[in-house]
Amino acid sequence: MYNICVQLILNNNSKSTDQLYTYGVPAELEEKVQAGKRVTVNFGRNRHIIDGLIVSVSSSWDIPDNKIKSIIDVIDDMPVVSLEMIKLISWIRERYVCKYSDAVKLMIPSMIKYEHSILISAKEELFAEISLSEKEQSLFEIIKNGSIELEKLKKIYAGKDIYALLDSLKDKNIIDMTSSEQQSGKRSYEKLLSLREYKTIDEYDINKTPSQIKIINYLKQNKKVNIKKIVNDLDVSQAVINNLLKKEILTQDLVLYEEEEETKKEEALMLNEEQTYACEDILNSKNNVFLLHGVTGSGKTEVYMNVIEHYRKQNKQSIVLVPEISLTVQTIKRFKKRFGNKIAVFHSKLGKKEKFIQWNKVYNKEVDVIIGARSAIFAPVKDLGVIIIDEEHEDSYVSSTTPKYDTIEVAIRMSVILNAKVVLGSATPSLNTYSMVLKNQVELLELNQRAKNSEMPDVEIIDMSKELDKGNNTIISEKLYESIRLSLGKKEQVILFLNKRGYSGFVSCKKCGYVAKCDHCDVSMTYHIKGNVLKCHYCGRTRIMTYTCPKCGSDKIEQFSAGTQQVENLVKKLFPKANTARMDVDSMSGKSSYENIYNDFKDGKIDILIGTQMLAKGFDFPEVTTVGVLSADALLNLPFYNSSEKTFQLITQVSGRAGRGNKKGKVFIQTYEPENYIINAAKNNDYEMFMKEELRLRKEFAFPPFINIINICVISKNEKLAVDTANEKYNELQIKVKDMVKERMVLLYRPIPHSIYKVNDEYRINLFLKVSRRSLQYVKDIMRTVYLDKDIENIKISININTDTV
Ligand SMILES: Nc1ncnc2c1ncn2[C@@H]1O[C@H](COP(=O)(O)OP(=O)(O)OP(=O)(O)O)[C@@H](O)[C@H]1O
Ligand SMILES: [Zn+2]
Repeated sequence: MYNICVQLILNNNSKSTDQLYTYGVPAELEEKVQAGKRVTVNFGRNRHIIDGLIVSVSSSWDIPDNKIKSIIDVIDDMPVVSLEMIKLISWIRERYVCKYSDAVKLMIPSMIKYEHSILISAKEELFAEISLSEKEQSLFEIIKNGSIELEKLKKIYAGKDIYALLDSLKDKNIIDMTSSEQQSGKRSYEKLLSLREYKTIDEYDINKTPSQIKIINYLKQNKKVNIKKIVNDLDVSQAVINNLLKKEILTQDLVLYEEEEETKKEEALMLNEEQTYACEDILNSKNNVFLLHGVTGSGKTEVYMNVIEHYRKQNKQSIVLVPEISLTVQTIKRFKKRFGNKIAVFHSKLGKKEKFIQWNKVYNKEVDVIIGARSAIFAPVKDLGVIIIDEEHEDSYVSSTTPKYDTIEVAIRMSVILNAKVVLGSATPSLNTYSMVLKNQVELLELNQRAKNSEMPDVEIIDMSKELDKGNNTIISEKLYESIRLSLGKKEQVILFLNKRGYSGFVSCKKCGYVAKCDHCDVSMTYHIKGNVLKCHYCGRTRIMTYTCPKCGSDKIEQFSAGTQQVENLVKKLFPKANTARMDVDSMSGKSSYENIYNDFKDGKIDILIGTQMLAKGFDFPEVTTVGVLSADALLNLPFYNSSEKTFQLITQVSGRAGRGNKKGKVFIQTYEPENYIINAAKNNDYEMFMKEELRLRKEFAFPPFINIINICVISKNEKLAVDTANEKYNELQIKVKDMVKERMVLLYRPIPHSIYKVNDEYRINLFLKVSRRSLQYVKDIMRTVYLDKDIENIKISININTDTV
């Protein structure tokens, strides 16, 4: 009956359809089918129309022809997923124990996801001779005068099953079903706003709210601006703009999306000896995967750019991944200066359409360089030269949503499938990566000198318990204070780092111990001076701050510990003449406020910058001479098995911001544990000592990279259901891995409530396994049968391989 068949991954979220399906190809579509294109098919008892991705086309199959259904149509003119990426889809499904459809979602941007917009239309006039049932006739009446979208038809037939009906009409050759969406999304428009008339503010007939005035003044200066940019830059709501449009004060034009203007190109720097060696080795070595371990300020970025340049000349594309937080103008500018506009940028703030534009630029090979956060690794490159992962030790390279892939593992896999190079860069490589170096799976390249010949900074550990003896109970030690004073006197700059957000930690009652917690998440809320509210950092809900304890009624409610706002207030008191600014997630409402502070600091308008993790990455300011790590202990004591590693990395990175110009930098690490080996290794910039000691401990306590930790989380709004399901599954699992536990290949722990039990009204039960490397695949197969066998109503399952939290 069929000449060819296709194997499909269906775009369906159900666990029970997580397999490859075979469909027949009608003769008229034979030319069009190709692996990597999407098709529409009928599926299931209700014959729903859904789309699927072709993973292979074959001319022989072992299912009887009469059991094979036919595809309806081919959606794409060109494959949207390459053959190599189809291979990667299967690998991801195996490696991270997820569904095919989860992996496919990574590769196809939502804009081109097929939205079921199928058009149904009547064929010629030959219907007169065919007898129709009553039902068929009434449906035919609807469509005979023009086509209708399936979605609309479904609404008309509200709830009733129309698929069987459509099918029989199709069999009788009376209707056509085509997909209407093929072309959409290819052209893209942006909305530009401008003022209809220029008048003084008083002359406008409006209430003159601050937002309205802001918008008008802004447009007077900037003439025509993209609506999104206004919302972003001015922090105003779309509603205000709509209102001004309605009042005919603003007008809007729709124009085809245009490229930004050309940035002035800059020539490459002359590489120093270490950089030259690294570049040449990456290009000429027979190895494919490299760790570029370079001290802070050693010029890793120059190495990346040179390697990219090389592949560009061979007409190959390159992918550069950076942590989301450093995906800011300065990184992009640096690459633009070198590569002009042949760059596509992916970051999480892009809307669907913008993402689609970038995706197309890559797909059509209009760009040579793709810069983005982790998901940019799935950009549709044609000829891949190199994948660069900068700051490879960052947590953000592990996906926090299913599939919970590790970008480094994916990159290494891609280097095999696509025969491309991978360069992992860091001043503080993760132990995982370093253990691959020790096993000769990754080639090590080192940059031991700072690029501009500036020296590494002096680092001093300050014992904070001695400060109290001296009568100083602030969070700034005497020595740090003195160094800040000296730096300011020489018109140099200061960075103070604190690993916390908000004005203070939690809020509690000193009398009865009541702690203000979020009603929806099982975590304490944090006080924010702005708006005088308590805020939950998990779900974002806020509540007005209370001053009487809701439990005992006393007024001993207080905020504890220091946050960046408190430090800012203290610093302003200590150095009233200095310009002080703060940079953390809370003070940064939009991308633009981050850029403003960044630029002000760069231009020397800010003397002291206080902030959190945001400061640690990629800041390259030559005038910074004093850096203070205010509380190193706050990091060390986090409940993660790798918190030592994180502490070492952060201290080293923050310290690395000092003395990057021609002036010597000074760094002060404040701690109550001055003897701690992590803090001392960071002080001495001794990666090797840290690495050896930490690996020894990991081995002793059986933690990654020596063993795999698997975390399975059972999630439900129904607490009892979550607990019961977790226990049931645990019992099932226990039986299946019994022998492996006996042989000490697997350690299975009982299900326990997640350390944050409730988030957004969902209860979470965790289960951990430690699995030897050799048994990993076997255990994963078991997990799939136990946890991903079929959907359980109102239950979500999240699987994490080698997670950080224990
Ligand atoms: N060969 C070179 N000659 C002169 N200056 C250089 C050279 N290579 C890099 N630089 C400069 O040195 C500074 C540090 O370089 P870069 O930011 O690339 O270092 P990095 O290793 O990425 O640093 P970090 O990891 O600390 O962010 C930059 O200002 C850069 O322009
Ligand atoms: Zn909450």
